[in-house]
Amino acid sequence: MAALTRLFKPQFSSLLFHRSLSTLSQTNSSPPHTDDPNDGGSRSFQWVFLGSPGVGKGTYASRLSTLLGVPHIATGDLVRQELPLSPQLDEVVNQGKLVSDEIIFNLLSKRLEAGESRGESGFILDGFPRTIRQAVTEIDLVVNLKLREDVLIEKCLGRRICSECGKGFNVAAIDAKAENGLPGMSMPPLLPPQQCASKLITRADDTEPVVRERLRVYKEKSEPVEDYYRKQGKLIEFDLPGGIPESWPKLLEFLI
Ligand SMILES: Nc1ncnc2c1ncn2[C@@H]1O[C@H](COP(=O)(O)OP(=O)(O)O)[C@@H](O)[C@H]1O
Repeated sequence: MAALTRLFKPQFSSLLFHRSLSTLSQTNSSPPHTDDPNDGGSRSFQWVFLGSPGVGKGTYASRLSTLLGVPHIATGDLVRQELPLSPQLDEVVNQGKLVSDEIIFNLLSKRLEAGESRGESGFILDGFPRTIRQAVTEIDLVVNLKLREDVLIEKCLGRRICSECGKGFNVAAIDAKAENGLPGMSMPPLLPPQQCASKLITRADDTEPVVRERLRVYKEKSEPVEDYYRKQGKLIEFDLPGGIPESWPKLLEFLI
């Protein structure tokens, strides 16, 4: 699937225009749009990674952002930075619910504006938009990552983060048998180096009941976003075949 090539066809080139999201919170309608390359906007990739909790959006979005030279912006990270400041937000997140659209618009606008002032253009968004109301920004391409649900749950429960360097690891050794038409799948753990091993923490929302609630909320609020982009012909779906060593080259081949 030549998604990168598709980006440069005329119908996509008009979308490669970077704008600030400062007006996001006011709108539920079509975003401002221009075909004029001299309007002050710079052209770059504006991609979104969608997919259920635990699918690996962050991992693949981050790798791709390095390749494409655009920032990887995860709204989950923006929200987590706020948690120590807001017990109410902490409660919402730790119940597996979504934060209000207004708060998300606000956090994302600030992040994009800060990036713009540093000369950033384009982005790979991870975890946004997650509701139809959030789907207001101009997007070139939406990559929808997919993985069977039992594996998603195991992956979430195995996630660990080094409290010092911030790197993510996974202690789950996944060996899901083929069943009910689903392919078998194995993923070795992604273990931390020695210097991180004693500093691992688990996200407070990575407990089984909360992960199940996040999956339920994803189906209710975010699957309609998949449909929204599918109807616009911007959604491409990728079934992850396994862990990172197996999936990353295949995803790249698929995209390029
Ligand atoms: N776009 C968003 N809209 C609403 N809430 C969000 C959004 N992005 C992140 N959040 C909040 O932050 C939490 C963590 O998000 P994220 O790190 O993307 O986790 P996940 O592993 O569930 O994809 C979500 O469960 C939700 O409470």
